[in-house]
Amino acid sequence: MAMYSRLPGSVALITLQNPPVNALSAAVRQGIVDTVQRALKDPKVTSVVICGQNGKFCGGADIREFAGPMLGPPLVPMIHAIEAVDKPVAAAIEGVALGGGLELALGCHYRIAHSKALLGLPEVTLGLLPGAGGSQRLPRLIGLTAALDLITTGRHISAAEALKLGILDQVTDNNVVDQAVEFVRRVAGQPLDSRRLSTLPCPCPPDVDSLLDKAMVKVRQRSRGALAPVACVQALMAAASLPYTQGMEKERDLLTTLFNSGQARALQYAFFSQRVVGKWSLPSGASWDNSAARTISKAAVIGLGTMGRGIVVALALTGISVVAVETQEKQLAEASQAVPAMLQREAGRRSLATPPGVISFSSNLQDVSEVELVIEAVFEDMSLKLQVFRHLTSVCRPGTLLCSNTSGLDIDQLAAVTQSPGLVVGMHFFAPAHVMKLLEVVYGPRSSPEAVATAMQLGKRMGKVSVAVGNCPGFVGNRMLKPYLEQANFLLEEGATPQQVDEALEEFGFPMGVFRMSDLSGLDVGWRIRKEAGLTGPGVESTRTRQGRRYSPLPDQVCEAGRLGQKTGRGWYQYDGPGGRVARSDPWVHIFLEAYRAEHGLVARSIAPEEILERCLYALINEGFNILQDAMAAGPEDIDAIYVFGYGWPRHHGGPMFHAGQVGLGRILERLQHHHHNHPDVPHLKPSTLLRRLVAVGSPPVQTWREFINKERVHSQL
Ligand SMILES: CCC/C=C/C(=O)SCCNC(=O)CCNC(=O)[C@H](O)C(C)(C)COP(=O)([O-])OP(=O)([O-])OC[C@H]1O[C@@H](n2cnc3c(N)ncnc32)[C@H](O)[C@@H]1OP(=O)([O-])[O-]
Repeated sequence: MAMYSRLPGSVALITLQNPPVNALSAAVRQGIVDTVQRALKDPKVTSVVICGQNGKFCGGADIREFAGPMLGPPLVPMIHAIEAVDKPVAAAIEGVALGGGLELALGCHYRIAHSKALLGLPEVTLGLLPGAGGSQRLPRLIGLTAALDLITTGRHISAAEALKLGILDQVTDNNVVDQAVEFVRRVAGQPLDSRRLSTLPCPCPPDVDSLLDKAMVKVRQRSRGALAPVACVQALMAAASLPYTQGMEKERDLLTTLFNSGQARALQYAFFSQRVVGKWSLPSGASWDNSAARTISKAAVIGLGTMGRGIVVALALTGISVVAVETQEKQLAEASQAVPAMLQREAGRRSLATPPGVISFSSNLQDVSEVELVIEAVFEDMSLKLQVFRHLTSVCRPGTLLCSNTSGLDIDQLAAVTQSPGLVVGMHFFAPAHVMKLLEVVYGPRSSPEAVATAMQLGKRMGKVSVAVGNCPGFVGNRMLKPYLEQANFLLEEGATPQQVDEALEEFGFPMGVFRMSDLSGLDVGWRIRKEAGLTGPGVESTRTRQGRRYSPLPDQVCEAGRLGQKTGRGWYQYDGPGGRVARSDPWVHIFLEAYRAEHGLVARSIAPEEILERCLYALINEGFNILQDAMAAGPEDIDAIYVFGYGWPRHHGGPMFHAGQVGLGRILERLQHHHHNHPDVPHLKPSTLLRRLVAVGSPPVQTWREFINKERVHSQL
């Protein structure tokens, strides 16, 4: 809806009304068309101001409407009609002007914003382009170079930056509607031709072709396989070379292609999943809307290795006072140098003048006695963690929340050694903890709703996407990673090279294939876990079947050869030296693989990229279904958010569970059955019961699985 009012002094005020962000739904578009007509027809009106209700100008097109048929007046002619009005029209921007919201403002003759407003054309992040004229008007206003940056990244910019770029005519700290009204009164009667952006030429640098070529290379590298960034560059090529009308035709054609692509659906799903996971619920019935969170102002972090340091910085950036504890003097000395520098850097990156939180360093665990929440981040060793939790429960005041940054150990076992097991949860950060967006909040059977709510809210304050997950080995993310890594190793045994496996996964869109990723994280991490699980180490027989299932000793043998990844300069690849970043194929690995296959009587075969993808991804997806079946994640959106924000799953594929739906559940089931038939000693390839049940009921859309699972559980089908 849009409300029309006549202000004293012949200004018409049009207020967009569609809470919470005044998205341009069919009703809002109809409202704008009607009210603009009314202002045009009213001879007493000499100028118009468009604003949004409740402190938000407009969050863009209504994304929820994209799934259905197009109803109501389309955006493009609506904005053209505003631009063509012969009375000055100003956008009064408060809160946000994003996507179609900014495109609407670009159709106005003037733009006035509050200093705290955010502006941007984030359509690319939803698999689209600014298809309401934005791809043609913005470059005409601010030049091709700046428009390329804004449109291909979709980043939100401050009012100050928008003013500098020339998007805004005025920025104010006062009431923006009042300022806009004053502004249009002042300019009423002045010629409007030069304010109609569609009539202007597009300012381009002399080397425009090279600029566009470079932009194309950059977007292809940044998000491999993603269609929208490429289409954005193509639309800007049109803006640079064609008259406006033809540019608009190109924009429309590109938008139609994107709209019909699975990628746009995947990215829009990813947008909503990110919001769905914030509305968490536990099998106990506790949920985000019935569980109170505590507000934390003082916290402690125990253990200042890589993870601990990142967590300290993440907490301090939210303004929380942090006691950072490390009992090893050398590590403490290093951390007390490194952490303030990290904090300064990150504060700078986030444009914060000064880091808000206060950090004190200590080697004494007694110093955590006054905090409200502790995050333990010591070495991933259960006996050490138990020791820390025993100590914490005796040192901390009653009611302190005790959290562990374990990446997969049993939270309940930790809770059991404390006086208040209800106040124990996992907070699984991802390295580097102050940068990575994902936080798994792990609830054990005894974790209280208050503890879960507090950890979830704290994650949100730190700018994380927090996902509540159940307590099982590896939780959600690492539990699914296991079958994925396992398949990658089996593929090497069967004839693939690390490069072939990585290239197939990178072609799919992962920023790094599994072997490059393992080299980066360090191969010894998994080696230690396998030793603890009794799968390898002294006294374990060197066979390819262990604990009753197929096992590949390949990664153990690579570690035994002293190749631990980037940190040793050698792993699945070779690097320029310890800490080197550029992975190069290593003849050693090829000779080693050949010798290994010969020793075990394996004949190498040529493996197609399709098989690599199926084996790795479908095994991972299958585990996702098992996790849903076991109620360790509340819904597919939770798993997908974890994979998109923590594991580099290409966002334009939505997430593993969404991708399964797009491929077709029947197809996934059939291929898993096929691979399990060929590898009956690999239990991870055995299709999950939930997957079978979903196929049996006709493969319903991913958005309905949560409800289906709950019903199946009630009827004991799972
Ligand atoms: C046609 C081609 C041309 C045009 C294309 C476009 O414009 S594409 C669009 C380009 N625009 C964008 O990409 C902007 C997308 N939006 C945002 O980035 C953020 O929502 C925000 C910065 C506007 C506000 O952040 P915040 O942290 O204050 O709040 P929050 O994020 O929690 O959202 C609150 C609620 O509003 C909902 N909702 C939000 N926007 C839309 C929408 N456009 N539509 C529908 N719904 C929307 C959101 O789902 C949530 O609903 P819930 O869960 O309560 O039922």
